[in-house]
Amino acid sequence: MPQLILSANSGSSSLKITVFEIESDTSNTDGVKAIAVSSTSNLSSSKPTFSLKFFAPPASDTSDASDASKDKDEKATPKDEKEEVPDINDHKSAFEHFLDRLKKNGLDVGRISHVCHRIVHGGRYQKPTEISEDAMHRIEALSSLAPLHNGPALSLSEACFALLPESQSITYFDSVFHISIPQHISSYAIDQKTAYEKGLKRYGFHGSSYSFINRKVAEFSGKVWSFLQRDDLNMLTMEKSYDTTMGLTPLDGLPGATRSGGVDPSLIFHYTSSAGRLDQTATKDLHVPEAPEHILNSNSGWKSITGTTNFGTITSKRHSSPPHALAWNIFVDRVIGYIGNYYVKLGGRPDALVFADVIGEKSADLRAEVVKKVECIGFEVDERNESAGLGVVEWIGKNVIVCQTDEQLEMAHQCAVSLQHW
Ligand SMILES: Nc1ncnc2c1ncn2[C@@H]1O[C@H](COP(=O)(O)OP(=O)(O)O)[C@@H](O)[C@H]1O
Ligand SMILES: CC(=O)OP(=O)(O)O
Ligand SMILES: [Mg+2]
Repeated sequence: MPQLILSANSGSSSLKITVFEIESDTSNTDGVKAIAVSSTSNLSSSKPTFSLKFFAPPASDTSDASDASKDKDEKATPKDEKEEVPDINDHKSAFEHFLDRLKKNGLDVGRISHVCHRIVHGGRYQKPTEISEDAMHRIEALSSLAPLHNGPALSLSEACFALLPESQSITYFDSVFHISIPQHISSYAIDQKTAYEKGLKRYGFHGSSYSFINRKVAEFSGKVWSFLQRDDLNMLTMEKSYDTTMGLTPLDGLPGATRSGGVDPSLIFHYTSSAGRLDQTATKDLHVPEAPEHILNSNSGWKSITGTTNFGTITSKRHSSPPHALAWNIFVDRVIGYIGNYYVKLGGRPDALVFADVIGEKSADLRAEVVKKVECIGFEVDERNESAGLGVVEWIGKNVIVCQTDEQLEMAHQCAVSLQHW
């Protein structure tokens, strides 16, 4: 029976996991085939929703004792699920729930040979690595640079050691994709000795997503693509990352559900009335730098302006509610600002503007508004293409593409390609 690869994507508000079978059919360029996909969304709210969908019955010889009394037919036909699960309160409990549901549906988790973990911040790591105790400590030390991501992802690795002891855990760092960014773009204009010693530079994230988009758009068109967008923006030249909107941490760049996006760095000292007069004692009392970092990461963004973290709600209420209109307009303004910036850096010759990830894929309204505002530099959406059924990569107008990105698939693909290495 083929081995299974589990790919876990710990996002800031979600946990997405796909189960892949290693593919023997060499015409499949991914090298793996999805057999089940699960998503736990709204993890930052009190009502996480869990879903599980099987693409193929999990051929299995499970001997899970707790399932022994179950009706054979019930095990043989896995049921798709979608439900609110109040017991899930973090990424780790979402993972445990997922494994439990896999077993209940008759999948033999002993077949899982590799688990791919998306780790957002890899610091100085230059390639994927097997999770050892040493690696866990190094990744843990980077947690303050990706407070919504690294810690939750590590809790999954720990759960794997306990619950899937026969499997090998491998980390895929978001930041690795961006090591090609030229030094003058990844550097901040600060003392360079301190910058080097403390690793203070722009890292960039969502690397597996960009890697997938890059691969699929090239497969689709046979061309090298050079202009990308998702819930952060990235610019590619010659298939490599050249610039990106996130920085030392994922806070920089576009605003998000609870994140402010880029602000004047001095804003943190002026956010509270007393913070503008900081001296040593006031700094201690305010727990600087933790307090502002928490405010900007967890209590800002759309949630702070509108009360919702859902961009779909902002979209639908933007014509009737001033706060929603403000959140929408800020977002559109920052997006087109980055597009203009990258357009110039590409010498006015981008191959395409690619919309991807949840907002880029699902929000036709956002695509229409953004593209209308950048029509002056040669982009256009064709309404007829917008209403057509979307494949993984589709043209939706002049120089505009939508790509259904899949970070889990990209990690599993890279794992399958280098299996002999692991
Ligand atoms: N129909 C939709 N239209 C626009 N945005 C959406 C829609 N559905 C979900 N979203 C946005 O996608 C975000 C979730 O993105 P996702 O990649 O699943 O999670 P994470 O925040 O963990 O990266 C939510 O914050 C929500 O604002
Ligand atoms: C880096 C980052 O913000 O990731 P996500 O959008 O998945 O939370
Ligand atoms: Mg995400």
